[in-house]
Amino acid sequence: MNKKTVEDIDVAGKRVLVRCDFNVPFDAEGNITDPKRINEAMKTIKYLIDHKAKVILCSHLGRPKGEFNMKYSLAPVAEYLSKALGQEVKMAKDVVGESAKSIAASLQDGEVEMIENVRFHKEEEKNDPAFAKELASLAEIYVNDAFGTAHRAHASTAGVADYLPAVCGYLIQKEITIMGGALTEPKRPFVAILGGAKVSDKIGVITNLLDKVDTLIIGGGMAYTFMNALGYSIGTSICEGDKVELAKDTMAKAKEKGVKFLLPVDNVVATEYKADAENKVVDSDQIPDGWMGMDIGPKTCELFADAIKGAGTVVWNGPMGVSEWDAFANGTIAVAKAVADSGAISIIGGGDSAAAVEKLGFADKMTHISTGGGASLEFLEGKVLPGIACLNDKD
Ligand SMILES: Nc1ncnc2c1ncn2[C@@H]1O[C@H](COP(=O)(O)OP(=O)(O)O)[C@@H](O)[C@H]1O
Ligand SMILES: O=C(OP(=O)(O)O)[C@H](O)COP(=O)(O)O
Repeated sequence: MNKKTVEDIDVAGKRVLVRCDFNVPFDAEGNITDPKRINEAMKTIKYLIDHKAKVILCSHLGRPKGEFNMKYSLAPVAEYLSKALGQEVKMAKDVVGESAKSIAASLQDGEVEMIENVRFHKEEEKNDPAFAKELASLAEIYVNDAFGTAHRAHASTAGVADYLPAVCGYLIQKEITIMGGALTEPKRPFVAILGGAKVSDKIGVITNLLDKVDTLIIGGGMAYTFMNALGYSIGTSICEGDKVELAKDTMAKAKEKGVKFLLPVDNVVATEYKADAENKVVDSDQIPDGWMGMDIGPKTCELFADAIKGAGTVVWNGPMGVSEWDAFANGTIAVAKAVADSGAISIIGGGDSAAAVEKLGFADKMTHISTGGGASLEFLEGKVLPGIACLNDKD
């Protein structure tokens, strides 16, 4: 990666504004249920503390629609960080107001402030230059480490870089190096596994990866649009009618490029979209009317596992079925197991597939689980991420 990092700039004694993605999930009692994104930001924060920077952390949390709403306050994240760092993280009451400014001005070397949720101002998502300038005025250096939000061109993720020296943190560096490496110099065979609900969400990734992979595996709800394109009856399975032609074109392109293209050969079908719906296994050309595909079947699990077995690199995004429900999670479990056992460089996109891998206990066996759902998808589509493009290039 040719972007400057925290190690390329002298931070000692300087006020450093660090954009993190602290958009973490909470339970009903307000407890953080998955602190992965906070933990992944620690390396950069600790580096800055150790190198005597005055650290000003900022992030969004949820979608508060440009208004102060304490339901989306970052105070619980500051509390979590204070414990994790073993030092106080001084929580400001506002974003660019008196509280944020006076704490920033009083910071000693190695101290840490957290300003409030940047999305409490509607100017944030509009990437308003005046707001970006005001944010920038809190600090002398800008560090972006918010990979999960790097696909957003907002004031705190991109605009602020117009006013300060701008470098990336360790998390962005890690995400880009690992995912970028897989795309540009994959250890072969390179196998991509795509699942999840919709073709329309993943078609950009499919198209970009068709030029790079040796094998493309399609499972999950979106497989039924492809099966429909092959002329199979798919019962009441989810299908995007306006993407059937695109699915045909994609399969033709795969053939042209010599990419092995695998679809489910059997499926767990159910009578309705319910956790405890009556279900059975049928071949892909035998889906009865009134039944919907909810998971890949056992023959498909074997077929996919076989293709994954000898892989050098695996990129996986999207579950193989409705994996939130136990009765339809077997395909996702089988694929997670196959990826874990493959010994391949394994990269899991964020979102539901990352959640499934963590829940199933395979996280330790994967090379990399991205902290960004939307951001990792856009990166795999080959798109330029504004939160990275805005950073200073290495000399
Ligand atoms: N056969 C299916 N029918 C309906 N929904 C499905 C099916 N397979 C997977 N899904 C749904 O797809 C969703 C995940 O898709 P997506 O958001 O694209 O994944 P990711 O977040 O990993 O990118 C889950 O809610 C899952 O229940
Ligand atoms: O959680 C996030 O995205 P993700 O669910 O796609 O990983 C990021 O924090 C971005 O949030 P946003 O989609 O409200 O801009």
